Amino acid sequence: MGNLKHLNKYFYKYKWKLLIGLIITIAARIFAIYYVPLIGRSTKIIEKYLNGEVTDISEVKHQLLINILLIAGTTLISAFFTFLMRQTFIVVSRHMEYDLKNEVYKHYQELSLNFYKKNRTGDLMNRISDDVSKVRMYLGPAIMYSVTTFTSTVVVLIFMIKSAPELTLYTVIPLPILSFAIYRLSVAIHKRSTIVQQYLSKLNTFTQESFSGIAVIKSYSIEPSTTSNFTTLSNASRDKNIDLVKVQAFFFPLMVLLIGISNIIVIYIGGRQILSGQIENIDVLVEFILYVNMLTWPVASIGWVTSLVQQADASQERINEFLNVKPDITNPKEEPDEIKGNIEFKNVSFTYDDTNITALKDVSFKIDSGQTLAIIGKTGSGKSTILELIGRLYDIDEGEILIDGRNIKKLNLDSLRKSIGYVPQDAFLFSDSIRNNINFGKTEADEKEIIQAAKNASVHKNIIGFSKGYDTVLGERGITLSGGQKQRVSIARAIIHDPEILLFDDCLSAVDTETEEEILNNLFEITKNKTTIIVSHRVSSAKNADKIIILEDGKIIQEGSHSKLLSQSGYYKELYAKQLNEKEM
Ligand SMILES: Nc1ncnc2c1ncn2[C@@H]1O[C@H](COP(=O)(O)OP(=O)(O)OP(=O)(O)O)[C@@H](O)[C@H]1O
Repeated sequence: MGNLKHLNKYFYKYKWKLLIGLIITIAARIFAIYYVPLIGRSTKIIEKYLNGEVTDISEVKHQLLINILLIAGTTLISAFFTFLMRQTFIVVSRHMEYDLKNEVYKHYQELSLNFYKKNRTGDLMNRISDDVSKVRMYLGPAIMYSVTTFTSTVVVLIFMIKSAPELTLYTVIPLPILSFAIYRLSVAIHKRSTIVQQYLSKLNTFTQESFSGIAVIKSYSIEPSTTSNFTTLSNASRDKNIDLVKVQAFFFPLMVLLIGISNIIVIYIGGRQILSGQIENIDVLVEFILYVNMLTWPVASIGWVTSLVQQADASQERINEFLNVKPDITNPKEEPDEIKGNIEFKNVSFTYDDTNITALKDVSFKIDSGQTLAIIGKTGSGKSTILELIGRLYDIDEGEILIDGRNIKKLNLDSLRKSIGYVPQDAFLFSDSIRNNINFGKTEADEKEIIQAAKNASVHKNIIGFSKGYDTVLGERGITLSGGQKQRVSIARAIIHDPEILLFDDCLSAVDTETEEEILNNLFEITKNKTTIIVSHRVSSAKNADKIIILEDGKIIQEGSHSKLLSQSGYYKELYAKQLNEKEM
């Protein structure tokens, strides 16, 4: 149960509301029980009339009417308090669920990329949705039913003992058995419903993937085999659902059986006690049958609540596991730093944790603010890694990365990242309007700035070609941009906030050479007093850079200006010749 301790802070936060809930629950339970002695009293009046102890029928009617009114009144008050009870406990649990979700989400955001590499997105999503929902069952229903059970049991037992102590003892004997049986049943139901959930998410993933990849499925004409895979999965899911229903079907019969046993005990033992004169009147039996029925649900809920708490504990353990992960990359200081953009790598080596691949080996270079560096090299040679290290998406193992002469680990992380405009290799756009995708980099940007950024990225003409222009929605519900358009929207997003450092990771690969030329010309103006690094496979993107470095297998094998590199034999010269040939063909 230790894992749930994490939630105590939320109980503390909502302590006054919970206290009010507690008082309301006690009131609701006390009013709920009052109808039992009133029914007992009514039975007694009728019994007396039948015995001839009371002969005036109008007096009997009058007494019965008063009892009926009292029963209606107390039941209404109890119903009102029960309504308030749910309003307090369940509403508070929803607030706590919201707080916990925000806490988990905020923590996820602080964690570094390494964490996301090690854990699957589906798992992250499950913990923030399914697991938090299970924890809410502890925060809300479990707490509410515990309080109800406790107050109901205490109140009912007081009334029972007051009226017939020995009979009380016999009557409550089956109740712990009921509680235990419901607990075992709830555990079995939970196990099976977890399996049902797993199958459901398998089915969801399968259908989602097949609809997303419908073009591939159709072009390979594999609809029959996908349908048969779906049927197999769907049959398995149906069988698991039937397994669950079988166990669930025991729930109410079990409750009815145990209530029945308690009622039989009341009638048998109570009846004998009446005959032996131990109990004076029949109204006690009537009251006891009602008490037993009132106790059944609270007692059954002990078992149910125990299983809820166990599930919540297991879920909270999974949530805590991630909440306890410390971000590898943290902000070293609060005060912001001014960043000019001089970048220096000093003997930098870097190995990715998860793959153990040493992506950079003893890399050193320097680039001053306002200059452009181009990085060229074969695929997998470490080009993207250099850009990721500048943004501190990973921290290095050996060497030093300096910005304006200061180690980047000592710079304010927020200032560092805000000073960078990064265009990743796979342009990622959100399912939102084009406008919001561009001003993502500067939320307060006005229309003019957005259009200017789009013009500089040579995508403005494409955007105004769409019927909704900048309001065109992208993604699943909207339009799909071509690879080149995506890259250019992503460039507009990076340049709009006018950063000191611009990092372009092979982001012109999907545009034709003419558009590449146009963008490079525009960028030439924008990047005049900025530090720019362009990663590319094309000499055309690199030739105007102040400096070019050639990477191979994580090492710099050549460096210099375009003309210098062309004057020596090596990778760059060969690449140039090859690409020149391709252009001429
Ligand atoms: N996030 C990662 N986790 C583990 N290994 C990685 C990761 N990113 C890259 N690598 C590995 O590091 C090496 C360098 O990759 P990097 O992406 O820097 O190369 P690149 O030169 O940019 O390649 P490309 O031109 O194909 O984009 C590769 O062997 C790659 O498999």
